[in-house]
Amino acid sequence: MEAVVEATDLEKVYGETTALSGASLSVESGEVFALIGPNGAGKTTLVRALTGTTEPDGGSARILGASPSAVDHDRLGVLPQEFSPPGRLSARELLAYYAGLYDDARDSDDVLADVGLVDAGDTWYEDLSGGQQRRVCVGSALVNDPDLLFLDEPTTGIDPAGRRTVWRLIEDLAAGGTTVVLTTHDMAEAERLADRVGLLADGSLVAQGTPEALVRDHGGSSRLTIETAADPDAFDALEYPVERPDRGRGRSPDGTVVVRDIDPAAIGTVVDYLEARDVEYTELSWAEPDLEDVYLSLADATERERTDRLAGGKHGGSGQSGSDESDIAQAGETA
Ligand SMILES: Nc1ncnc2c1ncn2[C@@H]1O[C@H](COP(=O)(O)OP(=O)(O)OP(=O)(O)O)[C@@H](O)[C@H]1O
Repeated sequence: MEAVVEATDLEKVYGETTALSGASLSVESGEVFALIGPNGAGKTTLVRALTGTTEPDGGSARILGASPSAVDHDRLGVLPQEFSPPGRLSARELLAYYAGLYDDARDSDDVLADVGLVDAGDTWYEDLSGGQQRRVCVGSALVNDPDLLFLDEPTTGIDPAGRRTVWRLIEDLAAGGTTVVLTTHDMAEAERLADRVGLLADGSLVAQGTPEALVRDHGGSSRLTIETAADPDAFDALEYPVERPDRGRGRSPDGTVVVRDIDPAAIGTVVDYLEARDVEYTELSWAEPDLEDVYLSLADATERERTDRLAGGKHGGSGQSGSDESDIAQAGETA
């Protein structure tokens, strides 16, 4: 299949901050590709480098067969993370304004319907709620019916029903052949929409793949979460791996204990164990690993590696990153 987005070893440095440190990805025609990663990982910078709004310091990028700065803008839609249209235009007027920038544009009322804002078409932008404003912004990226659409955090601030409207819209666009690259902090959004997900950490893509492959390779095992105020020692004799807030990887909120590698059929043995020891709990819930586990595992690994590296640099020695580095190397191989 034809690559519509191709980035090779992109680098971008702002003063002392390295925003991109060799980011590479390839997105094929008709794919939905979700970029996930911690705050400051470089997602927006990567979108900006791919859409010609920032010039990379190294590497190369091509979209729709052209350099990002020379691409045919009639074929490209971009929703930036920060976007502040004029406040004293109605939603409909704003969409008409952006539509006027293109030779061939869609009808503003159709776009309003797409983003679920038919009833708010006459409301000034500044009088719309934050989520409604974001939906107008999403609409503004659609007015030219683009072949390639970049959406930087499209659903941030949008309520659950509105988010589903935007999700369905993205699914419809993808079904119609539009290639979509989006960034998100919402793992359910990435899992639902994306054909492939790329995890960006510290300026490079440390893992790419379908959500299923990422979960299989990096999601770890199933988990039984126990809400309890009990002493963590109470779980010492349990025959399954246990993560505790004070001893484990620090992932669980206070008051929860996570039992790993447990089949749902074996939950009864844990209940028996707790009852035999008079361990009180308020809730038990079992879940398969998901994209959030992938995110936490790989982002944690990268964060620890960075902390070790900084500590190593500070003390003039090498960081003890051992297994974290191998985690990241494995993740890269998923690409
Ligand atoms: N114009 C700029 N000037 C200086 N530093 C910048 C600039 N743009 C980004 N950075 C820095 O580059 C790094 C990556 O930022 P970027 O916005 O790409 O991250 P992000 O992954 O999109 O984060 P978030 O999830 O918080 O939106 C950050 O450390 C940020 O402070």
